[in-house]
Amino acid sequence: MSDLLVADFQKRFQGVPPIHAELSLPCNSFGITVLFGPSGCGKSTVLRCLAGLERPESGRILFADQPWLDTQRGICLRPQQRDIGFCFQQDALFPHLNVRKNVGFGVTSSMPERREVVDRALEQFALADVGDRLPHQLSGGQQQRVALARALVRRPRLLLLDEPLSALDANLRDRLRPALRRMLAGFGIPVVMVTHDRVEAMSLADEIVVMRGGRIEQRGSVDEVFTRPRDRTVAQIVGIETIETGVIRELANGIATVEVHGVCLQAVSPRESTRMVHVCIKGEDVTLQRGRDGSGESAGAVSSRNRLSGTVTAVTPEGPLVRVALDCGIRLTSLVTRPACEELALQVGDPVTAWIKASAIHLIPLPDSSVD
Ligand SMILES: Nc1ncnc2c1ncn2[C@@H]1O[C@H](COP(=O)(O)OP(=O)(O)OP(=O)(O)O)[C@@H](O)[C@H]1O
Repeated sequence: MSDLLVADFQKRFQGVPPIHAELSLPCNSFGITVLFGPSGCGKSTVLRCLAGLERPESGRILFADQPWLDTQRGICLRPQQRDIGFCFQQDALFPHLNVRKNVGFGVTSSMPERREVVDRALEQFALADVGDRLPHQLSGGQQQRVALARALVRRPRLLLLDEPLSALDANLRDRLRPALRRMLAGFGIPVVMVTHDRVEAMSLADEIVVMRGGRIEQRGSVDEVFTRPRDRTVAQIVGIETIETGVIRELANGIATVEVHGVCLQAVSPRESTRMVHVCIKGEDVTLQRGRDGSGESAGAVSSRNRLSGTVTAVTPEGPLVRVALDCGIRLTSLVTRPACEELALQVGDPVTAWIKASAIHLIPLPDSSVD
């Protein structure tokens, strides 16, 4: 018997490109697959088709060999026949039912151990102390946990989550994220989750599926997708801060010297033989030092191949990080922690040295017809 969920289907809506999903993931163990991409790319539609809330025009969904959808054979199981738990943005809690009753709502009365099951779920989601409260007496994080507990209490075989943390404020989201992964892991079932939040995708996913315009552009581990995007489109979708076009001037000992706007960078050579490349540099890989001489003793400085002198052009706080824009002959962005930024006392116009390891610069080959 297969232990995979295999989906390959197309869903059409008038006026938008067809939404085509091609997925395969283990169905008997815990793992979070994140559908990631810009608004309107089709993430929620894929989730709703998996849930059985939308009916694709063509294709198949097999869960451990059981057909949930097979348009050629006229099969399309109803949501309740698929044995899934879902938690969608619009699913509100029942306002007149307390936490215990909300959680227990999904448990059929034929389940003899009903009370026990609900008690265990309240325990697992740290809700035991608020079991008698009504939803409006709960914090946002508690409400979110009740919704999750309700989705999981019937022991579904698959959990579908649509933007599970989006209704929460940034602080609470930061605190709940690691807990969410821990709690979900305890259930040992696969999770397919939609988000357009990069931090959420990076911190929760085992596998990322990047979508755009109804199509899957790339899928892989967090590291593969966020560090080595397949092409410029994926690099843009995953929010890589610096994407420039460059020309490889030299290849030696596995290191490529790439020229970008007259500035030479050293990067690990691409596998393909090419001259033109997109040069991708993530903000967290750009280390900063005050002043232009770069003579400090920081660890980044010792092992980094690229040392660029420049000037700070903008300093923008972003939650626990600060986004520092630089002009180093090429435009760069560095993401530094708030304490690090305070220590460096960076202000617009300040001279800085930026350090980047060769291994942190990802080169995406371009067709050589674009050589000048
Ligand atoms: N019931 C529907 N009828 C017509 N068009 C729809 C319907 N549902 C979705 N669409 C369209 O299909 C496209 C994909 O929508 P979907 O909600 O799947 O995107 P999404 O990636 O989840 O977006 P968001 O992140 O904004 O929620 C959009 O262009 C949307 O307008």
